[in-house]
Amino acid sequence: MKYAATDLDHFSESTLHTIPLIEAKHLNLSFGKQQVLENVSLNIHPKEIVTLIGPNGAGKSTLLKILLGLLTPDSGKVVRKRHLNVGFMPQKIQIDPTLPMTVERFLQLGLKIQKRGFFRREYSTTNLEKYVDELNIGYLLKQPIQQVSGGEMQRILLARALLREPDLLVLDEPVQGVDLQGQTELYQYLNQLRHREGYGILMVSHDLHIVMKHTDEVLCLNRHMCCSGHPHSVSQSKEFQDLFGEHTEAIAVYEHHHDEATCDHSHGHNHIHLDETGESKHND
Ligand SMILES: Nc1ncnc2c1ncn2[C@@H]1O[C@H](COP(=O)(O)OP(=O)(O)OP(=O)(O)O)[C@@H](O)[C@H]1O
Repeated sequence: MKYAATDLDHFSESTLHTIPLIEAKHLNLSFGKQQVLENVSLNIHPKEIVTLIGPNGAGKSTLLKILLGLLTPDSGKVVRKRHLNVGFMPQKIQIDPTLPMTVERFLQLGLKIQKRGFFRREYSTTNLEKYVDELNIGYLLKQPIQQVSGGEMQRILLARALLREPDLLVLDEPVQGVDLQGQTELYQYLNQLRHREGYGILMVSHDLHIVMKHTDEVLCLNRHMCCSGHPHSVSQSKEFQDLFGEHTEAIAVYEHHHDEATCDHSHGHNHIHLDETGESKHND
């Protein structure tokens, strides 16, 4: 194994809120001759919403896989808070169409969780009721999972991630297949959750418009980290404009304007961090 994630085990409870839940340091990964991630670093704190944006093939899913421990980088490391519990909402899942399984059963599956170290326990029924109610999926519980719509499936997958009582919620394109009203509601709900439950949230999104409104920190990835920081400042930055073009309402629009040379080479792979005022700081 090229790399092993390390737990941080030397911090007291009182300092836990100030240290990151997860930290990636100088990650590099190639598939054959193709370098997919180059010197990528990030960190996520409790109650923080961080959104990863970037064009198709930018390495977003690959980065998530490394953070989730499913892929090993060639170099660099991931440092996790001790006993970090991660709830993951995938973009989509494949379920055998012939498998007899209700939504309720699907939610219960695999939820014998490890929480706070050594104690193993089932998910809490109170939590099941709470999240079923808050995500409005009660009417689906007895339905076969294969028959739900795309938007309903997204809410079910989110409920399933929340039932793990995560410290860190990782969402891969959570609003895919969700209508506009549903998207706004979902982001408002995530915002409510991070305050109420203290979760840190990392999501991948292709919807710049919504990302800008509902996130604390944006990370623009194009195999290397082009720029990061407060959404407003990032959206005004040259690095962001170079990456996403002038029309930044949606990445789909912008992708056609994407000039890889601009982002990849003109800034020498520097990572620019921008604060709320637009002040920039070059990171390694
Ligand atoms: N297992 C693999 N083997 C070889 N190449 C891979 C593998 N996984 C991903 N890639 C390549 O790595 C690059 C980054 O892929 P990745 O899925 O991380 O991009 P992405 O930013 O998530 O893209 P999208 O927005 O289209 O989902 C792509 O060129 C992809 O073809």
